[in-house]
Amino acid sequence: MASRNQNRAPRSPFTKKSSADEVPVDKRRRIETRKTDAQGSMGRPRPPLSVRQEAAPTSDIGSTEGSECASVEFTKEEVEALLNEKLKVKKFDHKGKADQLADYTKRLKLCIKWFQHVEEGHLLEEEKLRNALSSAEQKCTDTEVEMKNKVDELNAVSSKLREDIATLEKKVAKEESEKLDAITSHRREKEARDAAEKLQDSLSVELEKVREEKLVAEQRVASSEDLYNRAQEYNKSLQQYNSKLQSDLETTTESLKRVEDEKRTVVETLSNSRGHNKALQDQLTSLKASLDDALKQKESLVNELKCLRGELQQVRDDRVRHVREIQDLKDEVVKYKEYTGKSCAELDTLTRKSKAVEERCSSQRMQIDTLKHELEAANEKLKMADLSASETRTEFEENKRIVRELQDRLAEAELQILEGENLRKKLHNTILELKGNIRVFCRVRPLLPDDGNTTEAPVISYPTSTETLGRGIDLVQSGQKYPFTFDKVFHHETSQQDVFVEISQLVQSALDGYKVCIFAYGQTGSGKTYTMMGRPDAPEQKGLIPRSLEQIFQASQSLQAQGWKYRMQASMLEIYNENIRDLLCTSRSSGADLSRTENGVCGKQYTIKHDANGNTHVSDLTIVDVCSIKEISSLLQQAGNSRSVGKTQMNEQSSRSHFVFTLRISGMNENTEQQVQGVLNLIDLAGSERLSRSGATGERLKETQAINKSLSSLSDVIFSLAKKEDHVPFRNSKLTYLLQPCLGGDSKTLMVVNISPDASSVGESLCSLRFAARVNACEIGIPRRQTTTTRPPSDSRLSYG
Ligand SMILES: Nc1ncnc2c1ncn2[C@@H]1O[C@H](COP(=O)(O)OP(=O)(O)OP(=O)(O)O)[C@@H](O)[C@H]1O
Repeated sequence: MASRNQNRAPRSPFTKKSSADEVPVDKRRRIETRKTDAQGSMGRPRPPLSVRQEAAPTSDIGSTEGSECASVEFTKEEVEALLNEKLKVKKFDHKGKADQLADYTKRLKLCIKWFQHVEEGHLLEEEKLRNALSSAEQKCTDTEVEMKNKVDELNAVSSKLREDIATLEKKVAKEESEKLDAITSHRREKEARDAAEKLQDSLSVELEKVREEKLVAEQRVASSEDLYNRAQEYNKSLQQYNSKLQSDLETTTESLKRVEDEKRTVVETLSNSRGHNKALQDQLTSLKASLDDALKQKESLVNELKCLRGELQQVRDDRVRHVREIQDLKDEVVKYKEYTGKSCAELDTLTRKSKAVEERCSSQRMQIDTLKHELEAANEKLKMADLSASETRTEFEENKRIVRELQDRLAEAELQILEGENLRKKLHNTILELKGNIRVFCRVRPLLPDDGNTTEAPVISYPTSTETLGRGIDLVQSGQKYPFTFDKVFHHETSQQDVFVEISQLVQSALDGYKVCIFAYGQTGSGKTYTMMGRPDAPEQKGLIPRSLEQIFQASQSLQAQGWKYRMQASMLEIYNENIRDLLCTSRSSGADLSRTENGVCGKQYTIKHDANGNTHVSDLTIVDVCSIKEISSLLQQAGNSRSVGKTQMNEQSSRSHFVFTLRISGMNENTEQQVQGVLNLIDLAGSERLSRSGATGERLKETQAINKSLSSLSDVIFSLAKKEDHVPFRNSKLTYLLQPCLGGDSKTLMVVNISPDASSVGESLCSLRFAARVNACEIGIPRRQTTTTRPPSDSRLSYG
């Protein structure tokens, strides 16, 4: 900007208000004079003065010089009149001449002081503007950083909360499933318990029955045992009776034997007595009586014996009967025993069964107890789960509320971010507009081994004054120094990254929805292709095109968080001798396709059209949707191959043609439905060459003429746009017509003028710098609010060297 201010006409403080009132403020004018040769000592374009003097009497000027310089003003005409003033004195009137000269000198001094004063004001104002600009930039960066931090913070909080919600939801789901499991197990347990209770009841009934049966069986066993005991006792008593009877029988038999012995003795005695009968008659009678008695006794004894025998027989019968009875009883006992054994076995089984049943019952009781415990525990758990579920539910509700609140805050923050983003866009755009919608950078490449004699004095130097530091470049041709000032000057050691840093803001503008054109201009071999494409094999030597595209993709990805979705479409073409060539056309396969025709190559028309929305359409041009830098790299490779095919087959066409890379960016914000349509044009212009130097004839001459025509057409277009002329000569060249919607208005244009530092190219370098200075003098589309009092007055006219 300062470069432009430097070239602007100083403006009288008195004319500020009136000019600001009268003139439409957006109509910026620039004055540039290139009276380089004519105004000798300055050796650089000198701006014409546009001054108006307030009615201060000439005679008073000398006396009130110091104080008046601030109030006295000069118009351009007055200054010119002052400069052109001739002394009107008689030939030998030296005094008069001296007076007039003194007066003239005073007025000149006054004019110079006024000029210096105005310039100081301008410098102060420039300083202020710079400060304001840097503070605005600082503010903008701070806001950006703050917004970024806020976004990061909120993103972190929201992701954490999302995670919390997810874990809580999982917890709730888990607890609910646990609760359901507990309910089902509880139900199952209840059913099992009911079944067990039923089984227990039936078993109790059965047990009761079995007990009764057992009792009956026990009673029967007892009675059987009693019977058996009694039978045994009876048997014993029978046996005792039997043995008694036997002993009786034995004693009876013994007594019978004794009786028989006695009888024998008696018989013997009788026989003895018979003899003795007589004598014994008496004795006999007595004996007879005793015999009778004995007989009677014998008879009673026989009777007794008979009775005893009958009794014995009876006893014997009784015994047999008893034996039989015993046998029966024994059988019965055996039977009973069998029966009792059976009953015992049955009883045992029943007891075992009952024991087993009892065991089962007890185990089931235990099971029931455990189940009861479990049920209680499950109930407890259920209660706890219910409690924790309700707690979780409340927690969940609370979290939901917090999430809602956070979402609201997030939405608010997003809105703020969006507003911040819009503000950033506005500020960014304002900064760029303040810097100028058309800017020119100059880049000097290092000396190359092919550049020839390097011992000569350098033709390029960089002024070190604070005003032009980093922005000025001096070129020496035939001892004559030509100073130029641009928005930025990159010396031969500047890296690709340093250059990119300066243009990256423009790339951001393309994403923000502006149309951006970045040109590399310069003579053949001055480093245009190096600047735009760089060396693909060395990452640090990547040019502006790959770096810009990387930035676009990175920025578009980071803007996704704010709801932005981008669609990128790339096309690459070449304009050679006013013919368009599609570099992404895959159908071009043979050399015949490359032949230059009136209407282009590949037999296609490539007609350029512009629609009402300010979009350019080139019929039949290949447009590729791109999503990543990788895709772009392969397209660039493809285009590079197409260009090198053209180069070998068409007389180094690639350095004699304009290379235009176009990236159309369509952005849409899902949250706000905001839409942006940006275009980024990255152009490697054909190498400029002076006709006189080219020494070309025929095809080469035609090429050079076509290049010069399109390049001068480009600067003409920029000038016409700057002057807001009705007729802008877009159609004068295919390049300008192609870029029509991207030039002027809100669009941003940056020209990098590449300079070769070798002495043999100094003429071309001077041409390039003059061309660039011509473009640099233009400024398009600054909005009204940005006008400052340092703008040229409405009636100033642009003039170009
Ligand atoms: N800044 C630089 N640093 C190092 N080497 C450079 C630089 N600029 C240019 N060169 C080298 O200078 C040579 C010419 O550069 P380049 O091909 O980019 O010129 P050009 O202007 O594109 O030429 P043409 O118009 O013929 O296409 C190349 O070898 C390139 O590598």
